[in-house]
Amino acid sequence: MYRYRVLRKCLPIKTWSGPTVQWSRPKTALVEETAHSAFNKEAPETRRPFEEIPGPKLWPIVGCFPNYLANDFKPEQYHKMWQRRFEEYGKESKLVAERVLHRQWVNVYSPATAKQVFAQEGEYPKRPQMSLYYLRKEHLGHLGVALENGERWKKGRSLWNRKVLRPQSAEDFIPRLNDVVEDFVEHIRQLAAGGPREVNGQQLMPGEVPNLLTEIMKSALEMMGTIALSRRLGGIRPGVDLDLDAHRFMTENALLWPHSTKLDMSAFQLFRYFPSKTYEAMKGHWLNMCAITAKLMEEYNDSMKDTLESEEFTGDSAPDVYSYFLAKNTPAKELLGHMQDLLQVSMDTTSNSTNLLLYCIASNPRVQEKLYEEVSEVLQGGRVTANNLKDLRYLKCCVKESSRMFMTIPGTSRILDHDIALNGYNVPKGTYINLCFQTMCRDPDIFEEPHEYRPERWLDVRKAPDMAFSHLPFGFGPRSCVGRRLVDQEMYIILANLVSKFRIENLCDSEPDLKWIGINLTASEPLRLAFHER
Ligand code: HEM
Repeated sequence: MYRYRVLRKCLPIKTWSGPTVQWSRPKTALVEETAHSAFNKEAPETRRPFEEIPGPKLWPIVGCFPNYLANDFKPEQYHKMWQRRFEEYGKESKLVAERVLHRQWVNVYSPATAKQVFAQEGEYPKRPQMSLYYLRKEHLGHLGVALENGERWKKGRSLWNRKVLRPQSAEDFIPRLNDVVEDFVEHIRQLAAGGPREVNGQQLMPGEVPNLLTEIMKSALEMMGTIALSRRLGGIRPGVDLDLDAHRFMTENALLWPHSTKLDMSAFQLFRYFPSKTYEAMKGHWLNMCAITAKLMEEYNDSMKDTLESEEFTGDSAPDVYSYFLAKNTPAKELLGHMQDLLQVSMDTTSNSTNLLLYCIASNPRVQEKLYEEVSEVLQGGRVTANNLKDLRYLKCCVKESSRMFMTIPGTSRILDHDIALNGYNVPKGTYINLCFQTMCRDPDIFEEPHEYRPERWLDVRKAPDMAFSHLPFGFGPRSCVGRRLVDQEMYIILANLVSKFRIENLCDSEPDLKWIGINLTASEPLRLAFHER
């Protein structure tokens, strides 16, 4: 069992020598049925051709690239392009088609059409790759759950499902999350203390917390540290500085994403064929993150040596995700990838979603008071538990509504291995299908007064199935977000604790503008919130 000391030596391996996995979709009953009857009603010859789907003008070879140039496209504004395309071409058809060189894609803007896509994705759903794919392929062999496909994806995914997604596994982590959040509340109290003041050249209002997103990020990393490695990484514990490795991990991560965004959004994706400066820069940061993750794993191995080597140690007794994966004999480099994903993904996504959630609460005092009443009544000054979470109905609606207003991952994509009929048009196999949930979430045909933060709209979703299928912040189906239960729990516990201790005040002048960095959207300007003791 204890054989991972060599981990760091494995890292500089240059070439991927593992088997090449071809993705293939087995014919399941659902796929058979949906592909040929329920949704693909139109026989292939009666479908309208893909070229007739509305969209920007396509030029020979370069496709709609000139349109992006004319619109002064910026990679960090990609999500706004989805909205713009909808307004210009997609209001009627709910579909917009585009092409650059050999890559063609279609944007989907209706919940019914999104449902058709999911119903036909089969047992091994596939989504387009991002630039990190090439790094992982070169250095780790295994691409991790988010990027791997076929049987290898399924094997890794079932490990995550059992230790991270299963309701009981997620609930087991609640006490640890409470520990972290209580420290976080104390941390916020200290940062918010004092009247108007200047911190690092920034003029702060009473109760205002400087660099709030960074502080939330530290707490997200701290939460994942306890879940993944049973380890506190510091930074939000009174008197305990952020662990040096965790600090470096955060820094490298912040430096990596702008490069990957640039590569992922580049029209011609030349980095796939020729090394570029941007690719090399991304690689440097990513390798540093690998080295830090490997060090954290080795430290775990050293401190838990006796437990890991004992005969009694099994997956069932594993206290955290890392030891569970070890118990399941996960190969070293694959395990390294999984650990890095856990720490990196959770830090970015959870913190940005929490940041925007707090903005929604702060800017809606009526909601905040109603929430405070519910939390006080249900918790009675105690901790959040799996049991009392069931009664925090309004709190859950608040979290849901904030992800509707500000979906930090604005949609997801699929590539099907067969032609599909969407809204009467033929979409050939291999076309990238973008499911634009963020645009649907602000569509007045689906959501009444979509620009208003109204958690009540979620109190009875059975009345509005279209709403439910437009709001999929974690995607859908076997490839949906595997961390979704953990994230929800984290956000519920943070919100319940903060609202019961503080009245949160919004100091921003306007609704936040969002930009795309790496794997999610983040507020373009720091959100200014003040925390006043209740
Ligand atoms: C607010 C936070 C988060 C949001 C909004 C989010 C959203 C998403 C979305 C939209 C997808 C794609 C789903 C699809 O294609 O159907 C996804 C996939 C994934 N997420 Fe999350 N996520 C969050 C946090 C996390 C966390 C904390 C973890 C780790 C514990 C995580 C791990 C993953 C993984 C591994 C995948 C790939 C799953 C697969 O391909 O099988 N996510 N997430």
